[in-house]
Amino acid sequence: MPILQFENVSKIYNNVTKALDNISFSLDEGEFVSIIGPSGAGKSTILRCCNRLIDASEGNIWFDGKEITKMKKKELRNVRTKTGMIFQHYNLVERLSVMENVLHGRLGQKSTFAGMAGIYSEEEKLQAFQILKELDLAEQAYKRCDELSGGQKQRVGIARAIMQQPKMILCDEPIASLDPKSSRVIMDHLKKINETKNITCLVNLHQVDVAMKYSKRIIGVTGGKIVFDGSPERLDTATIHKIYQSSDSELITDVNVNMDENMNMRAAI
Ligand SMILES: Nc1ncnc2c1ncn2[C@@H]1O[C@H](COP(=O)(O)OP(=O)(O)OP(=O)(O)O)[C@@H](O)[C@H]1O
Repeated sequence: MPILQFENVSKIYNNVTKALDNISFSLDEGEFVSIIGPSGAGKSTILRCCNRLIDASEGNIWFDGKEITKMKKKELRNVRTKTGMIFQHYNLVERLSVMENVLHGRLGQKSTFAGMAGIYSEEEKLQAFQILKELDLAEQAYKRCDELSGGQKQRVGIARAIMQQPKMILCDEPIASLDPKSSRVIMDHLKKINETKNITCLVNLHQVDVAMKYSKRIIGVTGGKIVFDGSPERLDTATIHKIYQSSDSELITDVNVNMDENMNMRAAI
């Protein structure tokens, strides 16, 4: 059974902009899939439809065997606790400590009172610390988030998502604000989490070479349509040009290129 399924999904913003045009795909549990495509292709819209941060205009979406497109608030809250999200700009509470931000991953499972009062069990605190250790952030646990580097902040974002005990993590441009070295650290952590915890990862990326290095499957989106869905080996130059609607020679197509040298190069937009 797929963990996520889109069936004929379209999204029209403000009755004007067709961001998604009748897309269908499904993810199996434990997959690591990247979505690539030019700016405005609809990548973020796909991710946000997965947990209904955005409502699809047409079509059906299933998560973990349940149709989410028709769910009421309470059921939807349950879906959101099972889908962690990682953002380009981290979305942390900067004035709070690393530990507090990670514990926020549990808010969806708490009563409003316990959440507002910041009441967490010893077990939850130990779990949060263990996750921080796995992400090499133990030494930063009691620092304020505004004291951290971008790469460290993104690792806190990942830790918060794992604290939710999700079945799937949605990553919206997780490395777009990071330097090549920090980008590699983040992608390595995501891959490890995917492999060791069997958490399905759906990752929006601008960098074609990163998508090719880390994913077993890539979905190429352009103009709100899926124009490629397959393994990195099948993603040839012609297909990349089709996805990016470009004949630009700057497109990164060589899988064997050194990632450090190329990660900050963007596919042509
Ligand atoms: N809240 C919104 N209201 C109106 N139009 C929107 C909204 N969000 C996105 N769009 C439009 O929908 C289309 C798809 O946007 P989306 O953000 O999903 O693309 P993207 O591939 O993630 O782009 P980028 O790589 O630049 O983040 C674009 O034309 C965008 O301008």
